Amino acid sequence: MTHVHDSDSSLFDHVTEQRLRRVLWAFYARATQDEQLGPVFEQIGPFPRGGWPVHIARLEGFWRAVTGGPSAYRGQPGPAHSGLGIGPAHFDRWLTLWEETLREELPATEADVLLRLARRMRPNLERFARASKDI
Ligand code: HEM
Repeated sequence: MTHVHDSDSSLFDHVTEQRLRRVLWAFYARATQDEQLGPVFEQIGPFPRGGWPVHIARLEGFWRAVTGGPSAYRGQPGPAHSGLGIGPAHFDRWLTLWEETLREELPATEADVLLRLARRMRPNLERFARASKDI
């Protein structure tokens, strides 16, 4: 997993576990209510119940790893996006909601870095999204 800081303090230290968690719950509250993105997340169950606590915990592990925090995340984000029937418009919307949430929940510097990280992941995830489920 790529880390963004080489210094003693990681981005995770700045964001903090508590705020990262708040960002994730706030983001998926929006995403699941969104006209365009909501239907794609229905497989996880009714937010914030169903599979959501487990899914958010996985995502927290992912973002902890990406921001240089302690993490046991061993998932594969790419394949998770194959076969969902999503395309560029979904990614545009996802990133818009991500930015809105980050701006509300975090100081500008941390919000900027988390936005930049997600934007950088997009091309790879979008490539998987174009592939069918069994590739
Ligand atoms: C740059 C943008 C995105 C990032 C950084 C991102 C990140 C992630 C991560 C880390 C996971 C967990 C993978 C795992 O289980 O280990 C995931 C799963 C998932 N993402 Fe995304 N995602 C993005 C865009 C999208 C978009 C546009 C959609 C469409 C609504 C979407 C829908 C989903 C769904 C439905 C899952 C669960 C898949 C499953 O468990 O079967 N994601 N995403």
